Amino acid sequence: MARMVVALGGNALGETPEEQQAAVKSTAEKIVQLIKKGHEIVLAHGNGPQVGMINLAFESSSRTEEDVASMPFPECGAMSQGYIGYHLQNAIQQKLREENIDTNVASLITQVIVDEDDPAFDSPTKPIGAFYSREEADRLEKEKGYSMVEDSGRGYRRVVPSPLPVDIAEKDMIRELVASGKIVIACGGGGIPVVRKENGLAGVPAVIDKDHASEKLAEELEADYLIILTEVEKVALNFGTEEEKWLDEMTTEEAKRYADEGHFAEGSMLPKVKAAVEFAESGPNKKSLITSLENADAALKGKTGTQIYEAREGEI
Ligand SMILES: Nc1ncnc2c1ncn2[C@@H]1O[C@H](COP(=O)(O)OP(=O)(O)O)[C@@H](O)[C@H]1O
Ligand SMILES: NC(=O)OP(=O)(O)O
Repeated sequence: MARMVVALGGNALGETPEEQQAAVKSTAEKIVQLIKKGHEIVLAHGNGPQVGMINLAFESSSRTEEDVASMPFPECGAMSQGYIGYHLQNAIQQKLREENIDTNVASLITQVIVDEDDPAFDSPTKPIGAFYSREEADRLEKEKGYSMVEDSGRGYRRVVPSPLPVDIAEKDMIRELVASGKIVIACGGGGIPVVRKENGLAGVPAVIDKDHASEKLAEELEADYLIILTEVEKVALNFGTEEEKWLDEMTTEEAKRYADEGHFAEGSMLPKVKAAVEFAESGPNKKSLITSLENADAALKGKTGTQIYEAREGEI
């Protein structure tokens, strides 16, 4: 039995409420397979498409062009945790019931503390919301003042600041729930970004990367594995080119070298690899795994996925 923090990517959730409700059913099946094997599972999830959609929905509801209704990003993040947690916890609870597994699922509204001087506030990198064409992106930059970037060959997206997680405000509560055998969904969308002030926590306009937040969570919970589930079965070198090479494994040193060589796209694969490296280096026998939801079980048996660890056996 192992303790695993599983970070669910966009394809585990879909993009619209209908897609999400359908997607979380197969997500729940895969997660409950792991629980059935006796693993302790803590789930985190992304919110890139959803937080962008929520923010845009408020803007679109403006009564006049002068009176633009805006919803601050911490509140959008909190709404995305509620909306995604609602679907995920129901789907997992239902599957647990079908499998006669006697435990409960809780989604915890989680605040993640960031450093208000994090340089990330001055250079947005986190893609959110829908994908746009080049022409639409140019128009949005001009009309709304958004920062837009090309996202891994899939189109243009709005980017917002994404400071690194420093601490998890509700970590003790998460630990207690895990210790009592509950399935916990926490740090959704990377957590609601907050800074410490004299009179408590205050939200800041950002979207934290869920892979980095999951890494922090995995360290706090002394997990054995950080499992990052995304659209691709493995991490590639020269991704999307004729020289593309899919990797079964990498040591943290190799991963850092590949990252320096520019193999992993900013805002998509780079944060996953960085989080995987950080976790693998956080203590003895810590392993990270990047793969797709469909392949999670096979990857845990070493049959696929990209494993990231500090050193190959006998190397230390
Ligand atoms: N080197 C790489 N290897 C594999 N995928 C990569 C690489 N660089 C960029 N990608 C892209 O990153 C995507 C995963 O990032 P993203 O979609 O942002 O993740 P999430 O599943 O968390 O929403 C992959 O589906 C792929 O399109
Ligand atoms: N917050 C976050 O990292 O979301 P995605 O994984 O959807 O990009």
